[in-house]
Amino acid sequence: MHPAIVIEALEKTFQGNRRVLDIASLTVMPGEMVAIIGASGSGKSTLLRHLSGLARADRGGTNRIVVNGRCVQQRGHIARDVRQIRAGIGFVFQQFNLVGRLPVLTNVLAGALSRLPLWRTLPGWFPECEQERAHQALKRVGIEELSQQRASTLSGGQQQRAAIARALVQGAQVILADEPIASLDPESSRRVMQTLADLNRQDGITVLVSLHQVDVAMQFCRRIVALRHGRVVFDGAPSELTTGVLSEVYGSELPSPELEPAVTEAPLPAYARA
Ligand SMILES: Nc1ncnc2c1ncn2[C@@H]1O[C@H](COP(=O)(O)OP(=O)(O)OP(=O)(O)O)[C@@H](O)[C@H]1O
Repeated sequence: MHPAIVIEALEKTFQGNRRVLDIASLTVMPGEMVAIIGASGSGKSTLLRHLSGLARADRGGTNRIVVNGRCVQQRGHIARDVRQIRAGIGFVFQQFNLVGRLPVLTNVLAGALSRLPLWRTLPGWFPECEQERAHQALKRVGIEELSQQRASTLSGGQQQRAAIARALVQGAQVILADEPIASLDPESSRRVMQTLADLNRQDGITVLVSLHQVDVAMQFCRRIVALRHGRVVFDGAPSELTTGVLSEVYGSELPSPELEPAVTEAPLPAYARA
């Protein structure tokens, strides 16, 4: 079994010689659900963009990223067949999730594009089996009744679940979710995280999710990777996340009050000890 994600000597420097990623090595095995945590600006989104080949690492050096056994980029060059590689990667990114003016169903069907010839992808021309698959995916994430609604009319949480349904239709083996619950209320957040967790446990889909909320990361992910200034400063189980570790991760940027349950040396909640 090859790893789902391999990162080797990844460095990213933006203008002004500011290095925002410096990861010696990171491997994620198939079926893992991993949270990426870290203060604002620690490099979480930049890392996910590199994994999907949307951003290019520094030239020279190793800078190698392999997803689903295929090289996305190395030495600062994105793979020529990156579009094919992306077919195996589902994205739940806040910024460019859905086409707002199109119905939810069409957005979800877009997950099938990579395996269909162009003429079959014109509006309404999706084969029946793909339509059925899209309906099943919407049912799975609990928003089937919204299939004909314009995506722009959905709530934030519903949009995230539609993006997850699209990843399902796509047949993604890896889902990258960039702060999928950033602007959601607690109940919508829980549903989105539970949906990701269900796909992870039931379908074996590897999930890498960046989160601001440490307590949510501890509740849903068995492995947590923490970044500080683009470096991995913690990689372990929720039960190992102590006050000391968290103060190293967040430095002077004190976690918000809702993180308090995790910021303690006292016995951790049951879910964190699992
Ligand atoms: N295109 C860019 N040009 C220059 N600097 C950038 C660019 N994109 C990101 N950065 C910088 O890289 C650093 C990491 O940003 P990134 O968005 O990855 O952090 P983050 O951990 O996802 O933060 P947040 O939690 O606030 O979303 C930041 O200092 C940011 O200003």
